[in-house]
Parts: sequence; C-alpha cells; structure tokens
Amino acid sequence: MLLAIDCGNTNTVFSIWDGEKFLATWRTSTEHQRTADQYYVWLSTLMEFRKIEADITDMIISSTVPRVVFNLRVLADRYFGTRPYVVGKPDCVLPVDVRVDAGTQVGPDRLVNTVAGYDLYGGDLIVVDFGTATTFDVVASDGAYVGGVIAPGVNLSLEALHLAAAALPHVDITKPQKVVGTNTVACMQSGVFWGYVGLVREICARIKAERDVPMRVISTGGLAPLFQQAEDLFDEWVDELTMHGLTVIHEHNKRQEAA
Ligand SMILES: Nc1ncnc2c1ncn2[C@@H]1O[C@H](COP(=O)(O)OP(=O)(O)O)[C@@H](O)[C@H]1O
Ligand SMILES: CC(C)(COP(=O)(O)O)[C@@H](O)C(=O)NCCC(=O)O
Ligand SMILES: [K+]
Repeated sequence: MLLAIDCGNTNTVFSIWDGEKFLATWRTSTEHQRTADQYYVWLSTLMEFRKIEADITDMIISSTVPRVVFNLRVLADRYFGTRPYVVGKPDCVLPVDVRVDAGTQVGPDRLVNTVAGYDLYGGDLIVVDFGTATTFDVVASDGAYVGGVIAPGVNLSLEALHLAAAALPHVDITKPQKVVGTNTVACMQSGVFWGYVGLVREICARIKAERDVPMRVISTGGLAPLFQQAEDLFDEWVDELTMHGLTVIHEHNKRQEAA
C-alpha cells in the first residue's frame, strides 16, 4: 500500500491508498523539527485507533518545505523499508511536461495539482489552490504545467493586517453577511473575503483572455470550501486534489520502472 504525503507550508496531510481508494487521511501541522520517530508514533497510533492494518510498501512525498523531506525519508527507510518518491527530484518522473523559464523551481504541490487536474478533467485548466499562498496553476491542452500566479494566502492577508496595525485583532475568515461591516472584525472579513472573490475572478478572466481558449477552473486547498459559498467562481471543487495527483504520479513511476 501507498503512503502519500502532501506537505504544505501550514499543514501536512498523510493518506493511505490501497490502489483503489483512500483508507484514511490525517492532518498535522508542518514542523521541520518533527523526527521520523515522532511521525511514526503519531501515524501508528491513528492507524490502530481506526483499526487499519495497512502494509505500507511505497511512499510518495510532495513538500513545499524542503527541510521536512529529510525526516520523512528517514521515516520511509526506518519504518517501512522503502525509498520514497519525492516530487521534483530527478528520480520522480512526471507524466506531464513543465514549460517554465530555465532554472525555475516550481512548487511540487503545483506540479502535483497539474497532474491531478489533467487526469480528472483533461487539459486547458486553471487550478486554484487555497493554501498558505493562493496559487493558480495553468494546465495546457496537453497537460503541461505552463506557469501561473502566486497570491498571498487568505489567512496570511488577515494575519498581515493584524501584525501591522496595532488596533486590528486576529480574525478568522468567514463569509460576511454584508459587504459594509459595522464593526472592526466584520470590516476585515469583508475586505479579505470580497477582495479575494474579486482577485480570483480577475485573475481567471485574464488568464483565459491571455490563453484565448475556453478553460475549466478547479478549486482545492484548505479554504476552497469557503469560496465555494461565494459566487460562481469555479467549475469544480476537488477536496483532495493534491492527494489524487500523488497517486497518479506514483502509478506512473511504477509503470516506468516495470517497463
Ligand atoms: N477547514 C478549514 N477551515 C478554516 N481554515 C482552514 C481549514 N483548513 C485549512 N485552513 C487554513 O487554510 C490555510 C491553508 O491550509 P492548507 O490548505 O492546509 O495550507 P498548506 O497546503 O499551504 O499547508 C491555512 O491557513 C489553514 O489554517
Ligand atoms: C507557492 C507555494 C509557496 C505554495 O505553497 P503552499 O501554499 O501549498 O504551502 C509553493 O508552491 C512554492 O513554494 N512554490 C515555489 C515557487 C513556484 O512555484 O514558482
Ligand atoms: K497546498
């Protein structure tokens, strides 16, 4: 069985894939200090609790935080006796092209989202991932990653207001009832929520105009459900898009090795 790990700047998600379906998915905060032993205690406890007897033989990792990969490699070696595929490393082959400026290191999560989007919906896509940052990944008709947009994340924007202005509190994002806020929290939520709706709409419209082809817009990431409530911004919402992409890339590499 496959242990797929998607490590973002805020959260790390672990999923167990039996070849057809995910048996379980667990989240922990991303901390590069966490050791292989700590990961294993956490993971095995959860597996026991859910009565999952998975024989993990394979592992694949996508990490936007390079420093966590070392301990995850140790986890693979010490507890599962396997060598993980790490997206973005030369020995992990992608089933799609990456057409960007020479020397550019594209975030592995964006490459995985591209693969997942193409697998589910075919080409000519915009994948919007509401993570720590909000990323827009542009997928060409042949499935290639051809670039995109990086915007500050929703919570990052709220946190920046709080950090920079003495009178602005820490606020959690929700969809405000009205645009005109009548208290500080409502004003901040309105600025970020409706500002984001505008940002997403404008960027998608400009990408479509620039590429001059009809494109489907897919949303994913921790805060995607919030923006599903907004307006007709997206054609599809896929909860675990990155996880799906990891299984596709794993399968692709296994097939390459067998050939
Ligand atoms: N269900 C949720 N409700 C509210 N906020 C969430 C939820 N899930 C994630 N978040 C927040 O959304 C942001 C992005 O989360 P996530 O997609 O896990 O980021 P990353 O992939 O960059 O680690 C974070 O600030 C996180 O705290
Ligand atoms: C843009 C990101 C920070 C998004 O990461 P996330 O929000 O998922 O933690 C990550 O994809 C990254 O570090 N990218 C490298 C630069 C690039 O993709 O062009
Ligand atoms: K992410």
